[in-house]
Amino acid sequence: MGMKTSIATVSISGSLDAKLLAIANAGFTGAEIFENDLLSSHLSAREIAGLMCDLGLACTMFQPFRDLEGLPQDQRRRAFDRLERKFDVMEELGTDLLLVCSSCSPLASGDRGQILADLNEAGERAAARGLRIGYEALAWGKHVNDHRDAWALVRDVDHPALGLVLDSFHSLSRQIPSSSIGDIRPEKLFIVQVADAPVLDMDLLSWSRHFRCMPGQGDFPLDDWADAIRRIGYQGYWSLEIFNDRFRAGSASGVALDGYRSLRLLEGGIGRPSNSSSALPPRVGSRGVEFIEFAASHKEAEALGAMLRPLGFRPVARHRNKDVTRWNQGEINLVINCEPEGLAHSHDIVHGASVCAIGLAVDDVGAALERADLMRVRRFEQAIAPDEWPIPSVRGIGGSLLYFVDAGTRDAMWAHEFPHPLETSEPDPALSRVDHIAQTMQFEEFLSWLLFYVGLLDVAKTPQVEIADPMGLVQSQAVETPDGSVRFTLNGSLAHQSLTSRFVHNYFGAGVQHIAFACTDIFAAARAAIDAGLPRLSIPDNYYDDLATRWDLDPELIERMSELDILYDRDADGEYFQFYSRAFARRIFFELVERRHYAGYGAVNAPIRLAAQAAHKPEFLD
Ligand SMILES: O=C(O)c1ccc(O)c(O)c1
Ligand SMILES: [Mg+2]
Repeated sequence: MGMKTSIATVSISGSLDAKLLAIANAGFTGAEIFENDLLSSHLSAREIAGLMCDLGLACTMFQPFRDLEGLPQDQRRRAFDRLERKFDVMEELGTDLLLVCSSCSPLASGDRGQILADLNEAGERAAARGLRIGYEALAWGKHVNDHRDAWALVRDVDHPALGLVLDSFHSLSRQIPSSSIGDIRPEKLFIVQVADAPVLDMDLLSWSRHFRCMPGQGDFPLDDWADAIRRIGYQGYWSLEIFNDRFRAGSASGVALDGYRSLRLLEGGIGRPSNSSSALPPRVGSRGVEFIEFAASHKEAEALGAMLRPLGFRPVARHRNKDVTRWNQGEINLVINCEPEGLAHSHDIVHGASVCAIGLAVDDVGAALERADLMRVRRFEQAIAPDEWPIPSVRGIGGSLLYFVDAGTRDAMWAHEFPHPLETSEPDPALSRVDHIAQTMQFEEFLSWLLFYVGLLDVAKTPQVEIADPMGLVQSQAVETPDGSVRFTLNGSLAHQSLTSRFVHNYFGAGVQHIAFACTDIFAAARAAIDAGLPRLSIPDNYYDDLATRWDLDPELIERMSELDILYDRDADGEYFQFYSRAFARRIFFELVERRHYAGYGAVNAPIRLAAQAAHKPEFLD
């Protein structure tokens, strides 16, 4: 495989031996040993080297060494003594590369002559022991804080044992143009460290120490940065270095797997269908949501049906062998699975009636599975009868499944799998398609599922928003295909009493909290649903009074929205109308949306909706 992968032990939680095991299991071939992990380990450096050897991991670097260059005489002598002691450790660890960060010492001089002399001295000493030094410009370094300056120093020292370390965080947090990487000679680029980060307006040190994340999870232009590095002919390790409190609180194996996925994503291009220079299977292009499958007992299925009917759905057919019913309207297929065995049943037992699977229509099922394998997304296989249509699937959020349905043969699939007709669907459906699926999860897993989607599917993420719930804050972000045919919104909250957290708690895990259906006349659709007995979410009059002050809207339109409890938003391009049902089984609810060239999800209305749901709390959730 192309890119050589490594990760710094600081990125992972747990003890050093547990970290290394997780790193090796995730598929990395190298790891940087972070000094603090060594200091806090009961293993000697030699034992660590032995463990890494057993695990098939190369020790790619030992780091960091701080405050070497530019010091006054006394401190300088001590710094070089310390350097020799660290060389001893490196020999035992079995690595020849030491990362030296640019100095942050208040005593450090910016005198270029002295810095050159000190770096040369470090190169000499390293060479004498058969070792190498990689010099990294910390974004907050006292005098050297730009990789262009660090490179100029390394170039001018011109010592074979002294090279450069590039770290995407330090360069991209300062918006240093990646074109400047073109000046670096590849044999002097000793290692490349990779991190993404959300764009935040804060001091560089705190940003770096707490908010780094995996490539694909943040906002940095990493594709251009990585391209510039590839273009100079760099052949060495790409090593993740992710300082993040959330990851350190997470599971070692989960974070390591995410790290591996993120490097494979970077290798093929984060924001591109596929990197022309890589032969990796590209991210899966999907055409739309082909079906949403609910697991339910018969009693729950009846209650669910009682909610789907007013929305205009009809049970159109039964499965050829199984206790499974297909409900339909427009392009929307909802499958209700009441089988007494299998994954759907287990799902129902754990979570209660809920979404256990989502089927995506894709052009090439085989390529989709190859991409899943590349991302180490687990396939799911369940025995099917010989006469059943095989639909491959992988594991998604909260143990649910993501099916890949061949877009070319989907009509044949439905006809084959559901040959027993029930009712006919409405000739003039009010709802046309699935607009988005909202999934709720623990805050700690949010970034992981974000990476799951952007790594597996050809989707882009929208900017992250924070939404005020009456009982806390909710973090929300969407991933969507370029044509908007598939949209997932992800929600996570740290506040224990927020509806989001209560959902995760009551549901025993992450899952689908609401489904939004698109329609072209929301007033007619909402009216029909209400008339047919759909319990709706009631929106306060104050909301509509405020609407009148915010936008230049026809009072008669506001009156109609108020009457039907329809919410409104507007962006630069268009308008958005939303209507909510009450929750089914105190768990999942439905939304109708009408988009008029509007791109978002009505984030301004989310606090109103959440407050309205919280008002129903005794019924909505325990
Ligand atoms: O935050 C730091 O101190 C630190 C240390 C070592 C690194 O490689 C780095 O990028 C940052
Ligand atoms: Mg670094």
